[in-house]
Amino acid sequence: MPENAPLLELRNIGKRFGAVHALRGIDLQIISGEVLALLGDNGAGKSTLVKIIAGAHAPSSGEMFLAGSKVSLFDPRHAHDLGIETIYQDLAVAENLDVASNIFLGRERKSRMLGFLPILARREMRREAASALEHLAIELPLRQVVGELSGGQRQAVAIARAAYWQARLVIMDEPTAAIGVGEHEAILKLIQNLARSGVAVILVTHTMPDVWQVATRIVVLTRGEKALEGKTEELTEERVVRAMLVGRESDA
Ligand SMILES: Nc1ncnc2c1ncn2[C@@H]1O[C@H](COP(=O)(O)OP(=O)(O)OP(=O)(O)O)[C@@H](O)[C@H]1O
Repeated sequence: MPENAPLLELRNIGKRFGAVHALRGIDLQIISGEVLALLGDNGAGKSTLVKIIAGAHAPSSGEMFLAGSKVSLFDPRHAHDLGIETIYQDLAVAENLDVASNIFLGRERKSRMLGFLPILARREMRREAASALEHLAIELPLRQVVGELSGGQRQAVAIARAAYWQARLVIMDEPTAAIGVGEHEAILKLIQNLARSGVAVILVTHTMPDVWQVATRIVVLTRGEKALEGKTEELTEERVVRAMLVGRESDA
């Protein structure tokens, strides 16, 4: 990777849905180890931008560079293979499987074949899952089925899975929206631990205190355009909310 190249760079990204201009002229750099809060009112374009980064939508215009190389991420599988992981609110966890199996979901280890039947290396997967959880200071019962876990614990499983499979960029969509107060802090801590381990995190949220607690940088989208961008310590909540409502400061 060229020295100092951002992990991901978007240049002049635009997206149209027929007559709707969902995004225009988005320039954005994402750096390893940062937590970037992506803010905007309903319909501002956050989901569209995240889906472009995750390969779920093709942009109508613009270019993307991953670690300095131009990429076309027009397929979620491809984005995933390049280390871009999205954790949506309705998590893709398998409720009937235990925590360890979920960390290996779709990428199970096989120890040997019994005729045509692969035998899963359960003990090995459990051991590695335990070390992945420990690495991020997550405490979870490995043998418990995920369907019995709380919302926050499921988020933790998804985060551990992303970290174990060496995601370089993790996009989280409203991670604290559907969880209890008690788990809220734990998830924020986990996001910070993930970033400290060198992963870039994009946090899509409407929860202002979360932004000030964990985000290192803030980007505000307003009506499909980037209205404000800056380090969290250099911005105030008032400026951010104003940008969400009225757009760029020069336009106000
Ligand atoms: N698949 C689609 N087809 C047509 N229009 C779309 C589609 N997806 C999004 N849009 C439009 O693009 C604009 C941006 O929507 P987007 O969902 O990205 O906003 P958002 O900031 O994520 O909003 P929210 O916070 O409500 O999720 C909106 O005007 C929306 O109606």
